[in-house]
Amino acid sequence: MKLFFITSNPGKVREAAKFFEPLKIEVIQLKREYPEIQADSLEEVVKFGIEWLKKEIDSPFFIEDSGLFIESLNGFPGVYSSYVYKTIGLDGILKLMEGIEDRKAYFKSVIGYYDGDVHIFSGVTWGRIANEKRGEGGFGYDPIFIPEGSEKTFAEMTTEEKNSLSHRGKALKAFFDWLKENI
Ligand SMILES: O=c1[nH]c(=O)c2ncn([C@@H]3O[C@H](COP(=O)(O)OP(=O)(O)OP(=O)(O)O)[C@@H](O)[C@H]3O)c2[nH]1
Ligand SMILES: [Mg+2]
Repeated sequence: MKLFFITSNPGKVREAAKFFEPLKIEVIQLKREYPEIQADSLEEVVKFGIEWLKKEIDSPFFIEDSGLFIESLNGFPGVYSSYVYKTIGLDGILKLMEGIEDRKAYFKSVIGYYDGDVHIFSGVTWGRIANEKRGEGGFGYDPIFIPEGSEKTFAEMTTEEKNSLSHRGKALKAFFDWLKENI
């Protein structure tokens, strides 16, 4: 089976491909721009994206929207994670967190699959914001996020290790469990 993943982010594709590889599902990246609305939730962003894309794409496809929610910053950058990453970046986040003791944060991933109907799957991983950047792997905020129960940042893990703990790994698992029952 082949799954089309509409995203501009090669890191997301790498993680999805690694997840589906042993399950004999091939992930094919399609780069199509779609509007990411300023909504309160990742679910709304995904649903709007699907409504926009479904007119353009003939076969079933999925998209994913994710974000980092920092508790002491009232959930910032959240749905704006992509914009904040491109503007103030990791150093900006570390600066905002200077002197803040409560470093709790979670990552959330929402996958939307369209096969004529819209199916939504999500995953959440709690952890904390590191005091400094560590690791070369992963992408995005990975060098500053330490998942609960680990001492390593996501960027210090292999793709398999990150998938076994991450928000995206959990959302992909929920997606796969649904596919098993419905395909
Ligand atoms: O450390 C991280 N570990 C992750 O596992 C992760 N997943 C997402 N992000 C970051 O959060 C924003 C999401 O925005 P996003 O969902 O719109 O993605 P994107 O714009 O990169 O790609 P896409 O929208 O074309 O799929 C982007 O800045 C990503 O870098 C992550 N950071
Ligand atoms: Mg995006």
